[in-house]
Amino acid sequence: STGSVVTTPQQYDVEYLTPVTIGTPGQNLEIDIDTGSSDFWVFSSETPKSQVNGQTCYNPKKSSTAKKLDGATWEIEYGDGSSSSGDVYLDKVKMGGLNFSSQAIEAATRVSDEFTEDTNNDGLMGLAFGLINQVRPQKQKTFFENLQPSLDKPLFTADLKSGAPGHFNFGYIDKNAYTGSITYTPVNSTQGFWMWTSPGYTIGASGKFKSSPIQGIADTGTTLLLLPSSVVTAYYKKVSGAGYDSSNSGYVFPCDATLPSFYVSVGDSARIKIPGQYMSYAPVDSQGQNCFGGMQSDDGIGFSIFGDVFLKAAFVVFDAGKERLGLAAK
Ligand SMILES: CN(C)c1ccc(C(=O)NN)cc1
Repeated sequence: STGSVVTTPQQYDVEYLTPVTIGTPGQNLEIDIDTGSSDFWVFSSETPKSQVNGQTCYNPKKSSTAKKLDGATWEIEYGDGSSSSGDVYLDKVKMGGLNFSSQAIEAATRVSDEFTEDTNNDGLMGLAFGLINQVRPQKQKTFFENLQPSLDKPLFTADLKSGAPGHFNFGYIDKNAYTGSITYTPVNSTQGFWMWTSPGYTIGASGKFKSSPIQGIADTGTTLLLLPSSVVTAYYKKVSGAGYDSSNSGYVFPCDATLPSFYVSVGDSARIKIPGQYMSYAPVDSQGQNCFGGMQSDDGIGFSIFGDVFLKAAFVVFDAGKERLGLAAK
């Protein structure tokens, strides 16, 4: 089997939302597909009303195919400090023409304010490795892991776009979705992430390559590109008026500044170009005078995060069969 589903950016490409149908009759939710985590959790009829602010809630009591996974609970905390927790049902899930009849659906009984305030986001579908699924006493498989044996190829691809809908495809590689060739690089999944190491980077079209290994995760659920502070400092040195703004906890610069492109090396001889425009995330003031950088420090995380600012510049193959990541220009 193969599948393909559209994914639509929210304002400033802060996140990408994807339609998913759960239960019988189908309940349609807009889900944040997240390659940086491994839990499929949703706002639900069990989420306190005070924590629901416009989201669509999955109601297992209205699904004839829902079965409670007795005794199972979950709780998760994300890198930005947001969190959620709840209990678990097994139910049918349809996405992009693909179906799985007994997917673990983690129903939220609590969500943190960051999720309550994210009004269009009805839940997250983790597509990292099941090793880090947070359901206890027995961890559950991701939607992709459940489908993998039935897919034509044991892989999925992400084609996120800047300010336009893109696609997640499952089981096949769309040759029309990228230019040139795909460069593959090994993934180390021992921490449960799509973790890989870039050999280095280049700042600007006429910059010199810097040989400096960067170990990080391919994470569709993180908005920005989070890199070692040495790289971040070097980049913003090339942006006039840029500086670290403690009130916004990151590098900020005048929105009319010229931003250099940033090249992330892949394998022995390839690189992904992030256009300068992608390196400006959003205004920090209502006048739109100063803008928050799309590249920020990975301090405190323990690894870098190749988030949407990077991923939307590439066609990305998440190849579980060969534990590798494929990257191509587009
Ligand atoms: C609050 N929201 C919508 C989040 C969504 C995703 C994440 C995340 O770290 N994914 N890898 C954190 C927070």
